[in-house]
Amino acid sequence: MIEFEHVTKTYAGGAEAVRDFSCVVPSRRTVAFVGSSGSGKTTLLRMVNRMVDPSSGRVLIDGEDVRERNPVELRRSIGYVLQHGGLLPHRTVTDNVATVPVLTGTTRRAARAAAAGLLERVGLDPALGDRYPAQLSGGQQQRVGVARALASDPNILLMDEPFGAVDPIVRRELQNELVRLQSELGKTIVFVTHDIDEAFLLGDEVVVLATGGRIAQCGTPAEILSAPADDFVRDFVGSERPERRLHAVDIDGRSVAVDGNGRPVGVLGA
Ligand SMILES: Nc1ncnc2c1ncn2[C@@H]1O[C@H](COP(=O)(O)OP(=O)(O)OP(=O)(O)O)[C@@H](O)[C@H]1O
Repeated sequence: MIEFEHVTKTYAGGAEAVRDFSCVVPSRRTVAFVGSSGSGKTTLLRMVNRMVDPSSGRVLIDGEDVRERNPVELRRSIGYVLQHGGLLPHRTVTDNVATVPVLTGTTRRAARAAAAGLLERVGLDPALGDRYPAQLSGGQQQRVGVARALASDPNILLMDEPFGAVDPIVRRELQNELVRLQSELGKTIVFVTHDIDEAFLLGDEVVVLATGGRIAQCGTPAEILSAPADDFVRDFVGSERPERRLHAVDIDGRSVAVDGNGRPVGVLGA
């Protein structure tokens, strides 16, 4: 479980990126932070692995203040996936995936063997392991980024616009893969995006952020869609768009919220 407790971040120069933000990310759940550019999403994400320390407030992982943790060890224990993969260009795919396990004491041979399994797990042919990142498509590079983040078997995955730089079709594939992976792995995921559809698809809970890291609304996709907190959220989620028209259908005795395209967005009740 990750807890943000009244965190504020003012950068040098006076820019207040986040103000008094509190939120709980339950274990084994995906929470999506969604908001427009500059709403503080990346700042919040980086507080978890101490790439940014809050100016005030605390971030706790399983009850422990991250500031008590050595930043390097903390970062190695948390998976981190970035928009552009962040792969090391002069290392093969296998070596990219094996880097952190080797740094934390796994033998090179064991780490490379595990890397092959991880590539398969994210839907890649392990034969791609001998290539360099530039020899892969954007979507394949992002999959390698996910495999690398999973390599140390972290409980927590931080994902910062991981699918932001790929075309819409590949993006959809990667989103579906992540849903599948998460159902198998049950990680605690913080997922940052500016795409509300992606947030609704992937998030068990969604935090809609306004400027300055202010929470405009936090809830399940169904809660936000069916009862947007204010005009800002209504505009942001596009509640007025016809394809968003929510209705409830009965599936096996459960009331499920379905959008205008017939896509389930959440369970409303038994
Ligand atoms: N290192 C920094 N120094 C000064 N200001 C910063 C720094 N990093 C971020 N900011 C400012 O803090 C605010 C929030 O930035 P942040 O990157 O967290 O937002 P974001 O929601 O992730 O945006 P985007 O979607 O564009 O990545 C912005 O106004 C940004 O200019």
